[in-house]
Amino acid sequence: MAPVVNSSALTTGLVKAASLPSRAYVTFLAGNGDYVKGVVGLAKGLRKMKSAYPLVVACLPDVPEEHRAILVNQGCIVREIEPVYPPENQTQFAMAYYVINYSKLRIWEFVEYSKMIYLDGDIQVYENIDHLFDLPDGYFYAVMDCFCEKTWSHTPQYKIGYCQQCPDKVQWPEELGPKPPLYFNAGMFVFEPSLPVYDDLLSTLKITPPTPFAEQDFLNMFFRDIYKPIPPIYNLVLAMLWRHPENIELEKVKVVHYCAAGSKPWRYTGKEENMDREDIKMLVKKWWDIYNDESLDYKSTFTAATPVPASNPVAVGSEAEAKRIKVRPARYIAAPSAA
Ligand SMILES: O=c1ccn([C@@H]2O[C@H](COP(=O)(O)OP(=O)(O)O)[C@@H](O)[C@H]2O)c(=O)[nH]1
Ligand SMILES: OC[C@H]1O[C@H](O[C@@H]2[C@@H](O)[C@H](O)[C@@H](O)[C@H](O)[C@@H]2O)[C@H](O)[C@@H](O)[C@H]1O
Ligand SMILES: [Mn+2]
Repeated sequence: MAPVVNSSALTTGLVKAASLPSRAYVTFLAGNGDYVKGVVGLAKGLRKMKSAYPLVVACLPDVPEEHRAILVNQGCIVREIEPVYPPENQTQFAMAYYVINYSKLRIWEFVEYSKMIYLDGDIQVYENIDHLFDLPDGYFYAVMDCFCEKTWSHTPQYKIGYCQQCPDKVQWPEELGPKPPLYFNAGMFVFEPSLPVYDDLLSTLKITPPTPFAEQDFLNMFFRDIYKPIPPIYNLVLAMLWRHPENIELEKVKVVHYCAAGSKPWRYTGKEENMDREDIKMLVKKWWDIYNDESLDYKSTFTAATPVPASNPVAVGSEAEAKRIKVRPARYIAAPSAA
């Protein structure tokens, strides 16, 4: 049966949708491995928290069709991006795979959205954070990182025991020059897509020698003058629980970043250092409870038998969506036709 479509409502809906400040969450997916579980968990977590905005997934070409279909079936908007590589280098990245993380920079090209919140695939939201979209434009918002894990052992901060999370504990010695500027964790940030900024990012990258924390270091350098710290409740870098417990009230945390070694819930064994902590076990279980909750699976309301509501005129991830937002050519996986 052909869908019953109320054309004037559809037009109104399109006009309304076109005039609203378009906002979305965005994450990044690379490879054919198990990070797709992280993105599925994130999509379900945003749905559980009744977020008003979709989740865009910027996928590298090596993400298999099966994984893309899983994400579309979870209501995500799948956008294929081309990889971004840093200039030729001999850099030892803190983690060898960090070299692919420069591809995150492609999300500045998503200019059909006026404001986006980037979330790593190993992040989960446990409260609604839509209000962050209302932060004043013109700044780059993110949570300050911690320098105390051994992933930082290459830095002078680590060597002298200095961390921005407790700047008075070990004073920054004058002989090392100016104190490092505030440094954010690039697993979560609020930003405004912009083609001029995107072009500037890519041209600046071409002349910037890579460093151990890859695109995170690069973004910190690039946005240094407009970076505004937001509270750690918006991106709990797990190491804070044992490095700076005095800065964390776990019951108030809204976003958890499973970035500590051994903490990825879908790979969790509990064997790595700190992974046998009760708070870690509780947070990993919280992640699985959402991932396994079938009531949080996306239920496409746009089946053939259902009229397309004016409030959301096009199905997520559909060809019509691609036409509506007239973006640079992108690979859209058509939303599955109603069975
Ligand atoms: O094989 C990989 C590695 C990384 N990522 C993406 O890149 C992000 C950054 O990597 P990761 O979170 O592992 O870095 P960490 O925050 O743990 O240092 C991940 O969250 C994923 O969104 C991915 O999709 N596949
Ligand atoms: O590619 C560089 C990566 O850098 C960051 O990783 C974390 C992680 O390595 C932790 O283990 C460290 O303790 C932490 O400080 C460090 O920031 C971001 O979370 C990730 O999205 C990505 O930008
Ligand atoms: Mn991460």
